Amino acid sequence: MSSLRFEALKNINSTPTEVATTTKVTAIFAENVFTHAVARQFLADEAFKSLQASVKNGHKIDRSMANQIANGIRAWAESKGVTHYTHWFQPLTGTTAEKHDSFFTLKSDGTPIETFDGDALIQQEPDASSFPNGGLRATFEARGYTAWDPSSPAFIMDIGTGKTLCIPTIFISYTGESLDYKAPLVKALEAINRAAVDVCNYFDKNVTRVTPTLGWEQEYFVVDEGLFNARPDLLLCGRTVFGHSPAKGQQLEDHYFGSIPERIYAFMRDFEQESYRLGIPLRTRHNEVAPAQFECAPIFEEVNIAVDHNTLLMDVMTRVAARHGLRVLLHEKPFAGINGSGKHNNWSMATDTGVNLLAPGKTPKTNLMFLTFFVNTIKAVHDYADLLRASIASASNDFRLGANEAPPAIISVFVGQYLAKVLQDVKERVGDNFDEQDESMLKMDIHRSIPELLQDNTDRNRTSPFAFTGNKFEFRAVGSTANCANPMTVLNTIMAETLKQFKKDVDGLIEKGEKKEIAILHTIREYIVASEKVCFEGDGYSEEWEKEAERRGLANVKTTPTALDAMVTEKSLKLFQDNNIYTHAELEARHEIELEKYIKKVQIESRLMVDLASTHIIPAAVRYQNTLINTVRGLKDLGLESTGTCTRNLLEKISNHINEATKAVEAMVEARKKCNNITDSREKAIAYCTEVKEAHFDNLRYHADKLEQLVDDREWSLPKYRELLFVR
Ligand SMILES: NC(=O)CC[C@H](N)C(=O)O
Repeated sequence: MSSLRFEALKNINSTPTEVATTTKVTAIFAENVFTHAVARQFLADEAFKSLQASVKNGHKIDRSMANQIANGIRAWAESKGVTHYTHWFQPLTGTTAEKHDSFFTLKSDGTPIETFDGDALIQQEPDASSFPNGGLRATFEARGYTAWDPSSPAFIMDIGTGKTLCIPTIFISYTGESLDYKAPLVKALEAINRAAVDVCNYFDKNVTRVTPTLGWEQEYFVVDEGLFNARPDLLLCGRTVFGHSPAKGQQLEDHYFGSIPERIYAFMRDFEQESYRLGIPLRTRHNEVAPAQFECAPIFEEVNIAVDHNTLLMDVMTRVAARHGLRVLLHEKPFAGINGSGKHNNWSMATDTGVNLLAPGKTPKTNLMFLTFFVNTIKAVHDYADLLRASIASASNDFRLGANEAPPAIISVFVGQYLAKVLQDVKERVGDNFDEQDESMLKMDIHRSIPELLQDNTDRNRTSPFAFTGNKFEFRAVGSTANCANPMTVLNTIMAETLKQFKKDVDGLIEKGEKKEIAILHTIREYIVASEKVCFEGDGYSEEWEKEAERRGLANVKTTPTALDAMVTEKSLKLFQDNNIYTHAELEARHEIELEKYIKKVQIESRLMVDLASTHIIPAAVRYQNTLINTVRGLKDLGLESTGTCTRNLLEKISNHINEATKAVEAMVEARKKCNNITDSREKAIAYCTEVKEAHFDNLRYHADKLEQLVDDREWSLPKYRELLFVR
């Protein structure tokens, strides 16, 4: 008898864990963050000004000030009972990394002291060789260092037993190659700032800084910890590789926006509190579509901070869940047959004059500025759709994209009916003889459409991977486990490049004697025409769209190994090099890392499937098979052979599935052996995708899941879907 599953079911404690909540969020918000106000209190004037200047301009901290700043940060941290500090960074493993050091040290004469000097604040040296580097190590110096990024404030992590001061850093090799998600992101944000300011200055000379903003939405599942631990697949892969659909799944749609189950509600309040302390401005919480699926989302922030807050939140949620005997599943598709989880990235750009560049303006002039940025975004997505696709590619997101619940792998833009009409108007009316009078009439007409658009911001298309939602674009294809930094690096870089080109094109027309606004409208028109084919207003889940997209020549790359090709095309190498984001070597290294990650993930899942099938599923089926054999024999002995037909049929079915599952296991092991002999990473990743995953995963699962339906429940050792999804 399988004990772990039944033990786990018996031990489920549905009583919510008590959470001490404060009445007002403002009372605790950012209390564990070295904010502007805290800096003012703990730093002398000179040090404070130096820190503020670095935050504002993204410059390195003045070394002479570093000691003073470090001292101030330590004094603050110690006042909160902190004894250790760490450089907190985001290597390409996909998780966050930290190595704690104590403030405590011994002077040369043995006197114990507590210290944190400027050097320790600014730079540390973790062992770069143990993090993914995609071959950069072979050609360059192996060492790497973390460098403080003052634009993201220091914070104290005090969940669990210890309290640690965390200094957000970027991670780079000694020769300057970036080894993390943050370094390129910071560069991309600088690139878009420069390009966008130049374009803004056509409309408003006062704009001196443009900061992209991000509001992410985090979807996740929650399951009981005991049940989780009894599922080796959840434990090792974050998703179930087997499991028959329960009789009730999400068909009644009774979970979405329903009342939040008490035990989960306690967990939510708890992780929200911890998030508030860390300055993560969470606003919303609700049940998502699938049973046991939920979502939370903060107020939007500057991209850099929003990215840190999202990675931090994933860590906080995981830690807090343990207090409630729960486990958070961040995987894009933990359960087959029901919805998966996304991390929709709501993106826009804000000026230092307080304008959201993707919000329709109040005057015809500001509307033209809005239209400029709006159309440039569409053009950027059109020109670099392959890179956006690559930026969200992962083994886990492959299970979600195109599964009729999340956007397909075809990248398209949804603009909504009013803006579609505006684009059509510009296209039709800006012709060769377009003069000043036409221009002012068109601007007025566009202006008149805007109030309708504002009312229309609920006109959302949830089937589009990249949808305009009234004052921002929602990049919906991003997966729930992803670090937003990668898609944000790509999006902001392609936007920077497109805006730079736009400026060149407009300036070119102005030099030829065209009036500025007419030159802008001509260029906008040209961009609308050039990128039309990427706009799609219909149902992105439908088969017709797949066909239509193919007719339009839009790519539909369904799996990661080939989606990643876009990273290293001539066009991509040039784009990232020109904008100072990645060198060729860095991009090639990243490509290699992503391929390796893919191979390893599929390999781990495949091994796990073999392990579970061989040691859990087949043995349970064989035990039950033996029981049935004895029954048939017994009936025969009693001369009741004819009444044994049904049992015999059942026996045959079970034997057949055992047989097929065993064959599938053997075939998968053989396929893996062949793949492991391939040396080229791309070829190996493709082989793992087609020869291991596509050829065997579903087939083995089919027989295993059939057995789950036939075998005596008491023999089944793995918690079933109905238990994982409904028992809490
Ligand atoms: N209601 C929703 O927005 C569902 C989104 C879906 N879970 C996704 O993966 O993107």
